[in-house]
Amino acid sequence: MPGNLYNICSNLPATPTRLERLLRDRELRKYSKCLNDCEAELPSSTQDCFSPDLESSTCWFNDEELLEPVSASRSLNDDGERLDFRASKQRLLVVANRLPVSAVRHGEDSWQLEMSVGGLVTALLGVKEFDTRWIGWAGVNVPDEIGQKALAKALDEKRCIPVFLDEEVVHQYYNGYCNNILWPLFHYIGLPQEDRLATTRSFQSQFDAYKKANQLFADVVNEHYEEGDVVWCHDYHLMFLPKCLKERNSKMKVGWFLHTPFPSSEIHRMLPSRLELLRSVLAADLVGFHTYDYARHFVSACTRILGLEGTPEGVEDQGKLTRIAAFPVGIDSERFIKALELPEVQDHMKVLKQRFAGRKVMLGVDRLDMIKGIPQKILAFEKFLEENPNWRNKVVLLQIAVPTRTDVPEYQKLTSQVHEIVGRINGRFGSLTAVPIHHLDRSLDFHELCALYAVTDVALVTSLRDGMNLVSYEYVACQESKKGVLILSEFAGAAQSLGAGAILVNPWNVTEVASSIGYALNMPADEREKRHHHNFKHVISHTAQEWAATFVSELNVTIVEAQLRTRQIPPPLPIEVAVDRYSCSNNRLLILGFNATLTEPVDTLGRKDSQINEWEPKLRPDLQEPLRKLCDDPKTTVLILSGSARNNFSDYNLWLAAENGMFLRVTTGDWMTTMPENLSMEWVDSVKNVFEYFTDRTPRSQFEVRETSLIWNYKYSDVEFGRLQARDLLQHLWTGPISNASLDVVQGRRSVEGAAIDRILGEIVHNKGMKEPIDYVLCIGHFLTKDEDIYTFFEPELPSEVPASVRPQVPTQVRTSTAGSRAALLLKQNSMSAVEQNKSYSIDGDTLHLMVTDRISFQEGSSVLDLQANDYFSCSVARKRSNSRYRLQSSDEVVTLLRELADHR
Ligand SMILES: O=P(O)(O)OC[C@H]1O[C@H](O[C@H]2O[C@H](CO)[C@@H](O)[C@H](O)[C@H]2O)[C@H](O)[C@@H](O)[C@@H]1O
Ligand SMILES: O=c1ccn([C@@H]2O[C@H](COP(=O)(O)OP(=O)(O)O)[C@@H](O)[C@H]2O)c(=O)[nH]1
Repeated sequence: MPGNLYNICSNLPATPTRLERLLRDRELRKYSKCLNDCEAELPSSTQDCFSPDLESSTCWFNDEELLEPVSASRSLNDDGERLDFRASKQRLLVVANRLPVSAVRHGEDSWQLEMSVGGLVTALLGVKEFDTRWIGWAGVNVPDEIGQKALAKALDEKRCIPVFLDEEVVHQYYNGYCNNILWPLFHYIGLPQEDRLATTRSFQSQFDAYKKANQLFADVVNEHYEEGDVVWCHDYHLMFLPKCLKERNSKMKVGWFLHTPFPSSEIHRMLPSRLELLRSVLAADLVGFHTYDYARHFVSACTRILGLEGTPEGVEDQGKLTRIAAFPVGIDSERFIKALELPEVQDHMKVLKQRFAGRKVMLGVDRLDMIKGIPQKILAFEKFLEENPNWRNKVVLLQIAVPTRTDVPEYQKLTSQVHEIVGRINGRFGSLTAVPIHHLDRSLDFHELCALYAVTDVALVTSLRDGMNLVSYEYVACQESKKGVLILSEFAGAAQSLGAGAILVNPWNVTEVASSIGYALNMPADEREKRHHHNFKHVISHTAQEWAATFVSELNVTIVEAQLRTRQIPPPLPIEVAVDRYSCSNNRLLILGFNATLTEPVDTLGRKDSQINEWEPKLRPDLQEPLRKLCDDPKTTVLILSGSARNNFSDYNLWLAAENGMFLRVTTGDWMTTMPENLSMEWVDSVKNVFEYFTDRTPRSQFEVRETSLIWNYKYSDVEFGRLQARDLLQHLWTGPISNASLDVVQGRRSVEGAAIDRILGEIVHNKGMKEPIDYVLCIGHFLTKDEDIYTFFEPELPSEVPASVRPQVPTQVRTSTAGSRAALLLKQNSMSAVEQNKSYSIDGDTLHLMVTDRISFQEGSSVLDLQANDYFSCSVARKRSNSRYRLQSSDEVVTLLRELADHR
């Protein structure tokens, strides 16, 4: 029999969990590293026969400036199993705005490549385990074809592929949208005023350029993509890229990683393009951040701004799960540690030691960016000198301020501001022979930088916000002999990993930073040793290699899981078969959901959901005729399940069930309740009181009293607050007012129909005076997962290995005889069954529905259902995952189906 229940079940015992897969992957990685390390010690002839491809693998960069990719290979098959992990490396396309080299033109077809500066480049250069190609912008405008060809060729030797962006796009996309809008916003600086932007550089035109640039990146990726490649998109420049890539090829493995903080959803919601950016990032399979806080903010933005469900796994939208997790970046620590032995570095160290002999040296290394808190750092240093005159000639601050994004006016202003402060302090505390601050407006080469890291006594990182801050890692890596002190801003991502060994400061608190400087300079050797040791251990174990391997491994596992989930996608409904069986049967029951099944599709994007909406869904006009024909067919009973269909069917001869199946009517008749009359309603007053209390205290929530139920609706309230209040409310009710009452608590976006199908069926059979058992059931709808019990209600017996959790919840008063593949329902009529209490609930919707649960039951012996397996068709509409046997894509297909049925009486 078709149906995904069976597939799920057969997979259950054998399918490893995500964690099991990841742990296995990690072990394989360790094993592979171990093999590599052993190989390094073997004679080269042995290596050749052991692993021929390692020798021939293309160098990414040489060890002088850049790095070599040498490692064992890794790849996964469709089930996430490791294939021969030594045979071929997994291809990785790294897509980032900036290439690791920036190009400088020397002639029509001659280019010089220089190392780019920034943490993203440092981190990604440490990634060596994959067969990597880097796609990005070379930081230069190349309008002519000759220049482009020559540059592409030069870059190809470094395994880099250029994306050519013209000057105008760079202005609007990079200087404008990326660095003047997203960058300050993500670092809590806020947005620029629109009227300060020229009209040609409005939010909208910059956003358009941003999308255009992202599309250009996507074009290059598509050109170079090979099946099975992992495509890893980086940073806020490319938030649109996952969507562009997936639209073209939904099978592409796409990950996206943000190197900056992701701010609180309160900040993100200021962005005019907030919805589009979130949606396109969610197109990726895996989304990564440096810290758990950033990941949490992102999930919260998706919940609050897009109204999506955030789960511990990630964010779910219409059955599509985007996995969200934290992957703290690291550095290639070995590269720094080894560099300290190089003669060039030793020479630099000697010079520096001589130059600053007799003084303690403090170090700052930052791009000259407002997020780095350089003015705050210098002002704190000034305060320290002010308050500690004895240190004035004994300490010097070396500040390396690498020029960056120099075309953006805010950065130009910052340069002048910093120069002014440095000049003032040097004038104030300097002498004829020495100044307290050495400020350099330029970058250093790798060897100079390593020497500086190694000889200085204190590193001062005062970022106002910083995604991670790799300078702090590099400093720790180079301090094994000196055990210098790291003063680190608590607003840098690195504070989460190096916080225990560093002195953490709030850079806005100049007094605190000044006193931390004093503490660091006076710190006894044993405390320095302990603090350093703690951080050093972290830096050498949490490397860039490990970061990338973990991300890619998790991406591979995410894809495998998505594939397993897609096996839960039911097959399309075989309309011909459904129609054929229909025409052969004598007493048919058609159960139809209303919303998104018989109505036009609703646009659910964004916040419309959180606003009061008077819009009443209407029956599709093209369904009127077929539905009327079906209703008028004496061999067919039509039942529509809906809370919102009241006004739609007054002149159709059908059954309408509303309010959780509590109310039912033939559309031409009055509402009847499926509840017995003599129910106890004593609980209502005390519960009303509780509901009123919570309504007062939950803005935008509403409370409604119905005949046999009370409804508290918080769908227009703040999502998270509403859920918390609902949890509190329920806890209070269970322990007090309803502890002894016979009630169902139902939580959901709409009234739940599934739970009441037995009652409804009984009522219809009785009311219609049905003589023949029902021998055909078609049940279609766009139901929430928790309401899908209705599909399984009619299923013939499931195999015994099916766990209880996926078995249909058959109500106790309904007896099913399940010989073979035939299901029969025997209902007792008009005798009261024992009162049941049903108190399970889950917080996953936005209404709380309290209702009485005494159930009607029917006379023993009247058989109302005689259903063969192949005369039952459960079918979800517009759902990617479902427990139904079949699916229809949209209500358009419902129209086709009902028309066909109507033509076959
Ligand atoms: O490419 P630029 O515009 O010149 O800027 C340089 C990079 O700055 C940012 O670096 C971030 O990434 C680091 C590594 O993950 C992280 O430690 C740091 O906190 C971030 O600021 C930016 O995110 C990169 O895209 C730039 O390339
Ligand atoms: O003269 C310099 C100064 C810094 N850096 C590098 O720039 C990176 C800065 O990364 P970080 O994560 O600290 O901040 P970002 O600049 O990416 O915001 C570090 O790897 C430094 O080694 C460099 O290559 N040359």
